[in-house]
Amino acid sequence: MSCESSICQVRATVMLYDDSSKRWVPSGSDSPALSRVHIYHNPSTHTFRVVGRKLQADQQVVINCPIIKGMKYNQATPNFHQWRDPKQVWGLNFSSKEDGATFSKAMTYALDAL
Ligand SMILES: CC(=O)N[C@@H](Cc1ccccc1Cl)C(=O)N1CCC[C@]12C=C[C@@H]1CC[C@@H](C(=O)N[C@@H]3C(=O)N4[C@@H](C=C[C@H]3C)CC[C@H]4C(=O)O)N1C2=O
Repeated sequence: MSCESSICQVRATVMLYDDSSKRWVPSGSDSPALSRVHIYHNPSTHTFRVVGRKLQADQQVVINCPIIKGMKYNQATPNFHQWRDPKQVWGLNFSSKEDGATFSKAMTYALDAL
């Protein structure tokens, strides 16, 4: 990734809301597993995105989602935050409230900077 810098990294289970079954499903293959989730800033394009990779060996990318100006970020609980992108709803189930607070600060920073 060209000159992108990470402005935060937390641990969370990345989930997607399945509208048909009305259930949250873990993003990526296998069972819900913790991922390391970053917010990357690209200063040359002045963009931010959420990127998450599984902590386990395969480091599967389970989220790669641009942060869109005006996006509504919903902190449903201290450990579970969610937002809509054009196609789907993302949910982050943080490993701790502190990680949730860290991520929320960085997301708020990004949304304010766009
Ligand atoms: C206007 C709008 O878009 N509103 C969205 C929310 C929103 C508002 C504003 C801006 C953006 C967005 Cl995204 C909405 O309400 N959405 C988005 C899709 C899903 C949902 C719709 C209905 C269900 C009812 C229950 C609730 C839910 O999922 N709660 C969680 C939950 O049931 N779980 C997750 C954890 C904790 C809980 C908090 C972990 C796994 C599971 C579980 O605990 O087992 N819902 C939603 O959040």
